[in-house]
Amino acid sequence: MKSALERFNEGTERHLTGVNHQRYLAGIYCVIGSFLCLIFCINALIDSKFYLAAVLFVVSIFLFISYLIFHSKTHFYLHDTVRHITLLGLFFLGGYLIYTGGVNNSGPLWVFIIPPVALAFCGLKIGMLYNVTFLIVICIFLFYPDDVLLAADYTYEFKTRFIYSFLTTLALSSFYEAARYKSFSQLNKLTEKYKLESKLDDLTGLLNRRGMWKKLNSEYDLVTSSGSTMTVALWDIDHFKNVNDIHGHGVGDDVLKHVSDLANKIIRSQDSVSRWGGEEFLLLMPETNEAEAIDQVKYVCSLMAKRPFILDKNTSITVTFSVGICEVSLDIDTERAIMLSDKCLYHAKRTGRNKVVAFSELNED
Ligand SMILES: Nc1nc2c(ncn2[C@@H]2O[C@H](COP(=O)(O)OP(=O)(O)OP(=O)(O)O)[C@@H](O)[C@H]2O)c(=O)[nH]1
Repeated sequence: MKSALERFNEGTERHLTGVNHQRYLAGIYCVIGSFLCLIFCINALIDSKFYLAAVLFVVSIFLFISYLIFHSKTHFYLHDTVRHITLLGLFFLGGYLIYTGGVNNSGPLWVFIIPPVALAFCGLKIGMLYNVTFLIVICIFLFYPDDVLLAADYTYEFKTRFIYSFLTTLALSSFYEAARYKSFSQLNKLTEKYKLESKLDDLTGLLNRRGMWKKLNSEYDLVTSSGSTMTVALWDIDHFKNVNDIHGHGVGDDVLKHVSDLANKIIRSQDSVSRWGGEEFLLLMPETNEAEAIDQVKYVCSLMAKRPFILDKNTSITVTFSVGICEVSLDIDTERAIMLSDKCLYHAKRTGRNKVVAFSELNED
């Protein structure tokens, strides 16, 4: 049996994910990086370091294009690729600065921004993988015998301290990213939990009106876009006041819970049931026309009748239902269909209760 939550989750909500968050951060880093690279490009030009200026200019433009793509809703399919290419560009720039030394050998200082950026772009695991690979590559560059892989001149002390500092930055950034990710996930879970709970009925755990309206609207979109059918049924327990009057309100609540659990078990997997009001329920049957809905509702009613609520050894409470049914169509939207189901339900009550009345039958009367 699917819970009301699971039924609700099916196709109604897109959640904020860690990946979205990474894209958001990547966008911010890209615009900052682009601006900084442009400033250093101008500096390099003033110092007549044309190669460096050209590299910085290309990286600046590239970062800006990446930023635009991260913010574009139409190019979202490129986000992942751009995230990785941007990071590789940053590694290339870092490697280039170590190789050449940048301005007066200050280039390696910029490499310290790489660990937090890689972790923010790709998360802990992939970010670490990138960082460790980068670390191995720069170690090879820095410590290859006779400095044949370097254009700049660094002392041995500088190289070792540079690697220690890089490792420290990497460790601290990783701890920070792990803590940030944990808090972010917890916050996300809580937000989802509260969002879903606001759509559920406290007593029965079924969808409440708000939750059902979301479902109804998304199903109605299918009716209008693909011409599929759907039918709604409004159920009301007969003489429920008697249950409360005879056994007390607490038992009344238990009966409502019993009926809700049963309904949730019995209905088909594509259907959704909600508590629409006090002792009133709304059943949504997608891809079902009125005739099929009548059969389905009668089947559910017959099963319900066989499963009374057992109060104690000597007392069981059997409830019956009056049901109004109406098919939703391009002519009858959801709101009107519910109103017409209510009319049918009223007719069922007036004409003896414990019966199913469909809108087409009502018209024939
Ligand atoms: N225990 C309990 N009773 C509820 C709840 N919500 C509504 N009710 C009761 O449901 C009863 C509805 O009574 P009526 O509207 O007169 O309807 P009925 O007795 O079911 O009679 P018909 O609908 O005409 O067959 C009232 O006694 C309400 O107090 C609830 O959450 N718990």
